[in-house]
Amino acid sequence: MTLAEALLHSLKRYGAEEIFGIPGDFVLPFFRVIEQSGILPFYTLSHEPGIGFAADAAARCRGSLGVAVVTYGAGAFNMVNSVACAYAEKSPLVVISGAPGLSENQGDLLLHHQVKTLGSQYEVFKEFTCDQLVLDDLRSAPEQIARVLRNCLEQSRPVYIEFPRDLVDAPCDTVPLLAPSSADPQALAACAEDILARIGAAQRPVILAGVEVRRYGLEEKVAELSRRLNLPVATSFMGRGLFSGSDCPFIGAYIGMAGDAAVCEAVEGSDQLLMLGVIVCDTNFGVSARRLDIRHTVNATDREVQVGYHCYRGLSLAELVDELLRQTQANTNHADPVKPSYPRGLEADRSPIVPTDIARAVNDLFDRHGPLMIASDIGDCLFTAMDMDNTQLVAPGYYATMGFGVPAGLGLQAATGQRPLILVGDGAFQMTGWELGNCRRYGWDPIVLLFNNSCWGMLATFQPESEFNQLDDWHFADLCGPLGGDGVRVSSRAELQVALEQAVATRGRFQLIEIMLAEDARSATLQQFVEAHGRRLAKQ
Ligand SMILES: Cc1ncc(Cc2csc(CCOP(=O)(O)OP(=O)(O)O)c2C)c(N)n1
Repeated sequence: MTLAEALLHSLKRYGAEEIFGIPGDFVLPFFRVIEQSGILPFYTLSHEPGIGFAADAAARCRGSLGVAVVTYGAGAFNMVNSVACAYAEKSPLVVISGAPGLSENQGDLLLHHQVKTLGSQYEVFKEFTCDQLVLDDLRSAPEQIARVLRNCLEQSRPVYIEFPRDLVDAPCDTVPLLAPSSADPQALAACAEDILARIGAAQRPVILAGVEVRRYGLEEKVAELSRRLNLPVATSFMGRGLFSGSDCPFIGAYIGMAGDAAVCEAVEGSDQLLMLGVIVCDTNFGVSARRLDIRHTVNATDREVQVGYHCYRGLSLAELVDELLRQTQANTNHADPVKPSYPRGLEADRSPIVPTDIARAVNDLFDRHGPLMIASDIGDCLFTAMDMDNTQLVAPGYYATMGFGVPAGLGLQAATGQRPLILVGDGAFQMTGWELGNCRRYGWDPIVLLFNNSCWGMLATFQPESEFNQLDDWHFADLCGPLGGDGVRVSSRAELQVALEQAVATRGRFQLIEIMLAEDARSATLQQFVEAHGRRLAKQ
């Protein structure tokens, strides 16, 4: 077996199911093996940021490895932002970059794509990957690849593999499948006992579930735990979309004072908050009315469990949840607290469209035709998604980079074969929306809701006096035909409803609905976010 084949087989054994990439001369030999071996299906897009976002979304929705393959220098550096997003949001992304051959880095000539030194790229990627490897030693390559892929999965963070192009066809042994790391069983048992004792003594315990619950495929187990302990479950802003198919006492997404008051009270008023896989960041807690009280908080993330002032290290979230289930009994009479309700019943008249109308129209559509997975960019489209039914959702809610939505939606369809709904603002669409031009080649047919307010609306909300936030009207719908899709511009609620039905009825071509938003229209959540943000600033 060659080194390239060993690497591809190991990616598949560790859970990867496809590759996204853009070739270049330093990675052409590896791409040849990818294409000819057929070990994993692979998809090319038009710009490396989209490659990273698509592979990240595939990883998130499947809870396993996403793979992005790029060329050295211009390709890899072009993808820095999307790898940083995957690191910040704990997505198990494998970045593979072609590189100059070992025989090429002896000369006295600078190589094209070289920046400072030939090792500069490796040094840069160390900053936002949890493990790295240069494939320059055939003897140790199998063990090193196994180590890096296991770290990618267990830490749920990106890893970086640099592949010298003259070693692609070198002979290599099979990469071993390493057993998962395991926690100290006594520490694990003590930690679970500590947590259960605190929950048993509490009056208002609640579970707050975050992204790691999805990354490690723990939704059903956490749902079972909530039933056994009779605990209400909220998700963090970033955890939105969790438990969409679960039977558990789910009460909604917690976004502090910007969200549902009952959920806010349940989380902030809890005398024992059990946080599972939550990133403690400003977008999850930025507009909290009250600060978390560490004495009454359990925080299990990043293979550590903070129980009040106790800290247990080396415990994965999966091991902790399993141990909590081992120490509890099934409970058939768990209460079903009031499930969150989402706006429905769009008045399909000639009124101009505000974001909440879009949420209503989508929820009505889901009632008629079934739910769709959602890939959302940042901006008010993501805040609007908070009012959509709790379906599976991928979005950069913490790292908050624009450009994620469209490529991520393509990654979802490549990874699952299911048609996604993509939410994107006009500003973010200008960045990566053109990746839709790749749908025809692969038969992808997402439904794209483009929130067109002809401005960088989020920025205009916080700094309305700045003219630079105003954008030109690009007439995006008119540009869809040559790209292989159908586009329609809508300005009234009635037109929106018709366009959605038409989009659902049309398969095999992407469907873009350019929604011309009413002047200064904002989602209810963004409005509350702005007001809550103002109240917090006033308190400081
Ligand atoms: C890659 C990157 N560059 C700049 C920025 C900074 C920013 C955050 S929000 C925003 C405006 C988004 O406009 P859009 O029309 O997409 O959506 P909406 O606000 O609802 O009108 C910008 C420029 C970020 N976050 N990422």
